[in-house]
Amino acid sequence: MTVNTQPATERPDPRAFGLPVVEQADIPAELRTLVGRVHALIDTVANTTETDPAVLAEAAAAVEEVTDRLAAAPRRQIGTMVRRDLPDGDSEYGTITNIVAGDTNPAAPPLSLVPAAGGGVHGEVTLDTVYQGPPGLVHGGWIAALLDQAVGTASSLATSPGLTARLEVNYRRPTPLFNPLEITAEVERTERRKVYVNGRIRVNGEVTAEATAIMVRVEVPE
Ligand SMILES: CCCCCCCCCCCCCCCC(=O)SCCNC(=O)CCNC(=O)[C@H](O)C(C)(C)COP(=O)(O)OP(=O)(O)OC[C@H]1O[C@@H](n2cnc3c(N)ncnc32)[C@H](O)[C@@H]1OP(=O)(O)O
Repeated sequence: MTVNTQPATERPDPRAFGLPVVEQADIPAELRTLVGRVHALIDTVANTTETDPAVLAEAAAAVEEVTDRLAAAPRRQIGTMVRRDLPDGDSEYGTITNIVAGDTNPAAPPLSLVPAAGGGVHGEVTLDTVYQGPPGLVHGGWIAALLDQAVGTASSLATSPGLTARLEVNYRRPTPLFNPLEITAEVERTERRKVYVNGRIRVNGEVTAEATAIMVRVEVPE
């Protein structure tokens, strides 16, 4: 089964679930720049060795000021989705603040997953110390999160969107920070609403973690 089994036009529109949809192309470039700067801020704060109370207090006040300025605008509705065009001309929906792949989430890596030539999805991401667990290594929970996103996206594109009912992760080798992680996933088979999916993370061609998952497809409201 390939990811193009079901054309985008046959996938449920999130608006059928009462969720607003933003076009990816309509996300302002300046917001993307801001998201990147805030991610850099998270990484910098996590790693700063600055101890001067005046410098730290000034930084906190500056962050509070810009937070208050942005908070003057209404917040997005929870569950806001983004529609993304895929390289093959297809399209997909994702939650705009998704912690793994959300366009507007500064805490997200973010992971961009696209259809793979041989079926399934693939993506590449390099993680900084924001995602550190053991020294120099990616946190195991984040490895599971990356794989969850990959199996969920593979299932959604090949069939229709669902929730993860079961996710089993095998941690084969340590997954390093600051190295490109190649992430792939593909549907193995479907049974009624259940979609059996496999995924893995490779570093320099070697599998560091792999997952098997069951996604249960959500039912579209009439
Ligand atoms: C369109 C708008 C949205 C678009 C969106 C697009 C997003 C596109 C990108 C997605 C990428 C996201 C990737 C992250 C994905 C998460 O992180 S999802 C969040 C984590 N998961 C959850 O919170 C799920 C919590 N669990 C539940 O809500 C419910 O247990 C479930 C999974 C929906 C199933 O409940 P249910 O709908 O009542 O289904 P139920 O009738 O009990 O079972 C259906 C079938 O599944 C089987 N099953 C149920 N649970 C299990 C289980 N744990 N183990 C094995 N089998 C099970 C049943 O045995 C049954 O099998 P059959 O009888 O057909 O053989």
